[in-house]
Amino acid sequence: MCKSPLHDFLHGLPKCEHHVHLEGCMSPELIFTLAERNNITLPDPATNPAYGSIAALTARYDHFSSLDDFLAFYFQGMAVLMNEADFADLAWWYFSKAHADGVHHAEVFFDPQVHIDRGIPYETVVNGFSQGCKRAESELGLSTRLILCFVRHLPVSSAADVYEKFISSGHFEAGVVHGLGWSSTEVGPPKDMFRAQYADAVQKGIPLTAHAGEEGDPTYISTALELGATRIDHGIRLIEDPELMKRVAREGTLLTVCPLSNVRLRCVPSVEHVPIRRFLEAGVKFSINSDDPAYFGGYILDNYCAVQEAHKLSVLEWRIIAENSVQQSWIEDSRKAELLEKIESHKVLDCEFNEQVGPPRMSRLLLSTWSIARPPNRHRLVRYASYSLRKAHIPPSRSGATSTTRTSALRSTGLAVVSDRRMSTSTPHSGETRKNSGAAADRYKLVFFVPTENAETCKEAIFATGAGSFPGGKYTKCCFQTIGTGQFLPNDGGNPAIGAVGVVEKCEEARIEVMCLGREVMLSAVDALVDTHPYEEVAYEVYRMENV
Ligand SMILES: Nc1ncnc2[nH]cnc12
Ligand SMILES: [Zn+2]
Repeated sequence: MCKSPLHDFLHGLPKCEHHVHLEGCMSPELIFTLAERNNITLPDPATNPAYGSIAALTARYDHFSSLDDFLAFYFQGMAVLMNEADFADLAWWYFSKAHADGVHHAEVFFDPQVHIDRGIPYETVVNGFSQGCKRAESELGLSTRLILCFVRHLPVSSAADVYEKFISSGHFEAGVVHGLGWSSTEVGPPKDMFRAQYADAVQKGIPLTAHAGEEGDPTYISTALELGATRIDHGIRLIEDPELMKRVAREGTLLTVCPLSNVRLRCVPSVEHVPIRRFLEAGVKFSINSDDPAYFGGYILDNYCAVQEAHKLSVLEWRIIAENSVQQSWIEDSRKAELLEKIESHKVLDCEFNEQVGPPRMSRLLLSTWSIARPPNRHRLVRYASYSLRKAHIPPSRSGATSTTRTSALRSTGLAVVSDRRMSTSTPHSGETRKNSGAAADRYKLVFFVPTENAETCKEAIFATGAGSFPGGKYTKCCFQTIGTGQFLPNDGGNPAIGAVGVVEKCEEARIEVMCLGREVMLSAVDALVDTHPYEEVAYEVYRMENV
């Protein structure tokens, strides 16, 4: 157990795992047990002393020198799996452990080519793993997804064969195997070696991911994206290409980051060097995962804890990571809604912790990362409420607060005004919204969306009202800006500045966030925004902030 005061919170936080190789869950104990049960001869300890005992093998895992050094052990370890039951038991073992770590949804990789190569039929592998998935769904309430991985150390023809088996089995349509990935040796084989298979899979609507940017430079990531991957496994070297990083943030591509793996495989010297903060600040979505937990010294909760100890994230940052993990999972919307609800009801107050997060860090997070998840407004409001509660320093003795206590505490935060004039003309920019915004408070956050070409005009008009200035005037014209895609459908009676009635319009917009000190400044800033904004209906939101 880690020493972080957030340990219990992290344990209970509903998690999704997107990057675990089922064959990477084979502990040394299991390798030795199955080798004996299935009459498999392990390497001779005379030539490879690591196989002298369980302890020797475990100790060897502390000294991987590279991805390929690890892969040799990983492929050897999986060679003791022979029967459907072996595969089913292995999957069940992983899901039980993941469940105990607070995982509610797991997307798991498997490497059929490697098993086929040693004479195990494709069906044996899939049937076994899929039995484990079904059992986890019925006995543990997990949702699961099996992802078939092509491996880069075998010839493309081997991937083509397994792809053919996968397609002809109907496993995708039947929901047995849900997507494809690629893994194994990164640097060396052609970056685009699965071009043909990925092109065909794109046509068929099969979700695609790819291991890239683990040891390899960012061009491995851009190649995977070019071939149709909508998710990147690892991806930590993305930070070496700022333009690509912007694209990944803009497109909402999920990185499935595996911190303990990165350290064990010497991709980074320590978890502090996994670019968690860089990703948060750039608005890059990521989930935290275990990769090959039996080889890398920890399952998913160990990875969450290692990140916490190294990066000291706030509760809000963790909630956002958890929400992004749900949003980017390959599951139906109804399951996403269930999982988001679970995250929402995992209340900070239910955990005894005492970690303080200062306002500058909070603002940075809200400004850079909040917009990624974009849950429905209701989620958004509750999230701010949790934060306000925390900032109210409610002592641990109130951790068992009744729901009434909580509700009134929430109410006392006098939360946000949310108005979206582009979407709903029933919340006009005038008296009503303003009057209803509660008792006076002196800091507000104005968030608005504007076509990028009009952003500077709106900003200047807003700054002229005093918004974006800190007390004393040492800092003025402060704001934060992210670029995204706005969308709207002008209907009859609409007079759109861009686009035409009856046609869905998508355009590049900036989301701009400005702090307003004082209610009058906020109201003037809203007036200035509406006056200078090109749209007939302006999308903006105003949040009252806690003064801390
Ligand atoms: N970390 C990793 N990178 C690439 N391929 C893998 N297969 C299993 N673990 C892997
Ligand atoms: Zn992996």
